[in-house]
Amino acid sequence: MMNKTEGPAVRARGLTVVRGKRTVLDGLDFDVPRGQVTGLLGPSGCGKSTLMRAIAGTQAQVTGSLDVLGGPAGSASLRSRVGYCTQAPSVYDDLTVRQNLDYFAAVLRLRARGTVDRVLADVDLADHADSLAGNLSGGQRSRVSLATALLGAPELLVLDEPTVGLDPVLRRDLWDLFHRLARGTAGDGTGGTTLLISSHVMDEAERCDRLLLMRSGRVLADDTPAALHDRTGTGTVEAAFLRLVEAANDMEAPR
Ligand SMILES: Nc1ncnc2c1ncn2[C@@H]1O[C@H](COP(=O)(O)OP(=O)(O)OP(=O)(O)O)[C@@H](O)[C@H]1O
Repeated sequence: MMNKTEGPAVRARGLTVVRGKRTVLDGLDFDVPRGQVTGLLGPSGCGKSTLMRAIAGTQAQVTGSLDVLGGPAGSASLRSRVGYCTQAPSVYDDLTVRQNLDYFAAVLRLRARGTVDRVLADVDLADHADSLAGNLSGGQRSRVSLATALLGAPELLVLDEPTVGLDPVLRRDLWDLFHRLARGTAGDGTGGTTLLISSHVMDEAERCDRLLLMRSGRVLADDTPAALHDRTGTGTVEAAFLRLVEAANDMEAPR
């Protein structure tokens, strides 16, 4: 029997992923605590999307252990409990925003009307409900994609770069929504959601409760923003990250 409410939302031990001939994730150990916003940051190609795919259960060649909400990643029973948004928005261009959401709600066997209205309001798209998805801006399309992930009120939301291409006001509004979801004051209001959000915009890191900083398929740091500032004697996550990279390079340099 899966433990539904205790323990971390995600627990990785020795998590390794090989893609082609490359070891893309190399023996990762970390926990993602429940009910918080955890940021996954690191340079392009460091393995963020691969890690998110592994957690969502869509990545092949995963070894080590990876538990999600108390059960092995990818188990059938997790399908409705984990919401996953990929970098490329998955929306049907020839349907309206509402029709897209009605369709995904039907797939999830949800009672559509109230749920669809709730997620439309959450992502601030109520005014565009009847627009064809194909006529939306890139930022609006990614918010439709986010809305589909919110439909089932998942306990864990895995969002791959959800704020790319958004203007500063929308980015701020989305981060406010993420924190309301974590506090349990948005969504269906039934409790705090755990969010794992990737970004390579370092100023977004300051908005997270916790950070997983990655580099070359490894976890460089797993801490709160404040603890990272303290530990590295820096005032921003960006400066902390650079300090940690320098320290890692020094350790790896041939003597
Ligand atoms: N199909 C594949 N076969 C082999 N290697 C791959 C494949 N897909 C991705 N990779 C490699 O895996 C590594 C991690 O890719 P991943 O997409 O997880 O990085 P990322 O941190 O999400 O990057 P970005 O921020 O640019 O999206 C990269 O070095 C990439 O070249």
